[in-house]
Amino acid sequence: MISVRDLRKHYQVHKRPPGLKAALRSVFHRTYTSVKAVDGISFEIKPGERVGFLGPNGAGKTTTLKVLAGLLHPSSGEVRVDGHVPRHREDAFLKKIMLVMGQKQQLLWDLPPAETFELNRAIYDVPRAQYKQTLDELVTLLELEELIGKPARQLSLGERMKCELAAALIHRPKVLFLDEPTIGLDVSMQAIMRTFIKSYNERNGATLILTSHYMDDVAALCPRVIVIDKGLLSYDGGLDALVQRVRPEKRVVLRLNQPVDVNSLAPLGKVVSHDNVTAVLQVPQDAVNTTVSRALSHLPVQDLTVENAPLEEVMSELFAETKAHRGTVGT
Ligand SMILES: Nc1ncnc2c1ncn2[C@@H]1O[C@H](COP(=O)(O)OP(=O)(O)OP(=O)(O)O)[C@@H](O)[C@H]1O
Repeated sequence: MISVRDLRKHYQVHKRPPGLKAALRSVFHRTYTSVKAVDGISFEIKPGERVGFLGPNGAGKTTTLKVLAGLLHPSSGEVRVDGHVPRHREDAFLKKIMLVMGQKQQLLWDLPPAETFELNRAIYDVPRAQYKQTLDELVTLLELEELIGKPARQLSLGERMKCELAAALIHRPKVLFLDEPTIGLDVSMQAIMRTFIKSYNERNGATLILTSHYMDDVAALCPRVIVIDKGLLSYDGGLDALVQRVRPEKRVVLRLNQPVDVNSLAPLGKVVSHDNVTAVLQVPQDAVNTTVSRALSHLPVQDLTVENAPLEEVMSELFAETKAHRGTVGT
């Protein structure tokens, strides 16, 4: 469905020296530097896959999504989306894809979302009957009934994002590029968006690439992740396998009936955090059983769970690792 081979996107940036004299001189003698936003990445995505595209700020994620959506021309490399070369922006391609950017809006500010939906119907040439069916479905699933008649500018951020997503899906794209779709939303609205995105993927077999700095989005939506850093691919594979590789230790979370001294926790594992009611221990995988049975027999444990390290920690460790030695962590 999506094939990317040795993609590079280098931006030419005008270098403006400091100082008035130098700035004036630069009007006539411009010097440029090259920003290697994407510097040779390759991957394949199958139809219906949900893939998280991760990396620290400035890694090249948005640039890649824009290339895939045909908004930017690659400097070199080959890109195909369902057989199309995105930069040609053929009608058939545009009808299949959608790029949703959490920080940009496509709803017309002074008009109710219902009118943007109608406009998109006309732009994408969606047959009336299909439009009505899609719209009814979106209105029900995203609970838009009360919202679509109000001017977009009167909607809250979360309400607007729901309508943005609906507007993006009027033509039922087969490929969705979601760039930070839950940015700035409260936790319950983030969960609503995630559930909806997943059900859209499952109902329509749509292929989905998502960037997000919220690891809950990634954990809920993306069995596979592609990690890039400074324009280079540093991991492509299962999310679980990534966690296993970067942080093979487990967390044993103890809820306590009464406070315990840190000295009685230390022999059971590395104490990550500890207060009057909770203690979190980090232990190697093969020591989990021993730690659990010792905790249950020696401590006033009310409840106990075994978890992976939080994804945020796994990611920051991976980014730090990549920075330290630009090696490969997997693929
Ligand atoms: N139009 C542009 N001109 C020059 N440089 C750019 C342009 N757009 C992006 N860049 C640079 O390219 C690099 C990659 O940017 P990009 O927006 O793709 O990163 P990102 O991974 O999406 O980051 P974030 O998580 O912060 O959104 C950055 O160094 C950025 O400053």
